[in-house]
Amino acid sequence: MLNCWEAALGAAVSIPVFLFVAAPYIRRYVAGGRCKSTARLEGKVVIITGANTGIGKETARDLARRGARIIIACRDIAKAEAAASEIRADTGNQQIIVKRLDLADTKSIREFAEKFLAEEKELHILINNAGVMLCPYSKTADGFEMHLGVNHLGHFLLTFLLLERLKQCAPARIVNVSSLAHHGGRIRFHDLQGEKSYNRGLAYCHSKLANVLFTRELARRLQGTKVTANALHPGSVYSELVRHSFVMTWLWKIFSFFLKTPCEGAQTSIYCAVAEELDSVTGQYFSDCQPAYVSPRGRDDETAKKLWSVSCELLGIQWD
Ligand SMILES: NC(=O)C1=CN([C@@H]2O[C@H](COP(=O)(O)OP(=O)(O)OC[C@H]3O[C@@H](n4cnc5c(N)ncnc54)[C@H](OP(=O)(O)O)[C@@H]3O)[C@@H](O)[C@H]2O)C=CC1
Ligand SMILES: CC1=C(/C=C/C(C)=C/C=C/C(C)=C/C=O)C(C)(C)CCC1
Repeated sequence: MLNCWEAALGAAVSIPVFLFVAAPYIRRYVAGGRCKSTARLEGKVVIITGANTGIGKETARDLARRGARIIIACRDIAKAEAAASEIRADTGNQQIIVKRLDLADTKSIREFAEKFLAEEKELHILINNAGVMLCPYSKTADGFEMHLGVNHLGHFLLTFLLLERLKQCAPARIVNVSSLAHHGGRIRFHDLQGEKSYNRGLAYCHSKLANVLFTRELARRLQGTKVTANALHPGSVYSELVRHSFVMTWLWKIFSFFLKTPCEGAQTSIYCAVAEELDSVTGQYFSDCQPAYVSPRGRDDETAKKLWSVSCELLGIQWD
């Protein structure tokens, strides 16, 4: 019979040995799917929102390696310039351009689009990547609840302003970075700005459901234009997304081994942006570079249509 000390000693030796042996397998599992496409993007123009850090930056780095002209659309020019310099040095691609875009301010979105359309002739890929999560209750410059305003309405307006150029340059792609968190979301039309009740985790989920519904309705409206729109979940990624939560920041640090790196997290965005087999695939939702399950609420066409018209009303635009 083993006594307590022998059992404890056995565990103290065998657990680290097991972890050491299993570590590469755990990492390979956590890393998830890789984009295997070798597509080149010379002559293609790409906009990536929130590309100064995290998943967006790694998406920009990969597409830069493929030869694309990349517009890094960010709210903080200093951070964006630092990321652009790093990507230029790393890839040798000098066509990495920084432009200011604050998705929490429709004036900034309109200024960005106006400048972009005046300065650039083409646009082939729009990656709506920027996002916020777990923000304490706050509002954008236009009075929208922050998650809804940045994650959904900001990208909705940006896409509206750039769509004509995408159509002119077709085949073109719109890639919306959503999340598995959309499963927990619902579109609370009676309280879209969270003024009656607010939970910051749920507010994120609602905005990510809005991303899925927007993609679905956009794809339906773009049938026959050779502009596709797909949404995706990047995986659970070790990035700055958790910055607004002290607890999540520490959990993310402690369990970082079990989270994707930003480069691993960028794979599905890259896949949706370049994979040849997706040339005519639209309105779909991907995770780990393959089609993934969408929640029933994310497949509700009536809600998608209503969200579309309410978003137009809130933004004061007419998008038929
Ligand atoms: N990390 C994860 O586990 C998951 C991430 N996602 C999604 O992936 C996307 C990228 O997130 P991730 O890289 O992880 O997070 P990061 O926080 O690392 O990056 C988010 C980016 O969005 C930018 N951003 C935030 N607010 C605004 C704004 N008002 N205007 C312009 N840009 C803004 C940030 O800019 P700045 O640096 O200036 O703040 C930053 O560049 C998000 O849409 C997120 O919801 C989905 C599922 C899981
Ligand atoms: C359960 C659990 C974890 C996993 C959290 C996950 C998987 C979060 C996913 C967040 C998403 C999808 C955010 C963006 O949209 C940790 C922190 C690793 C360790 C502690 C226990």
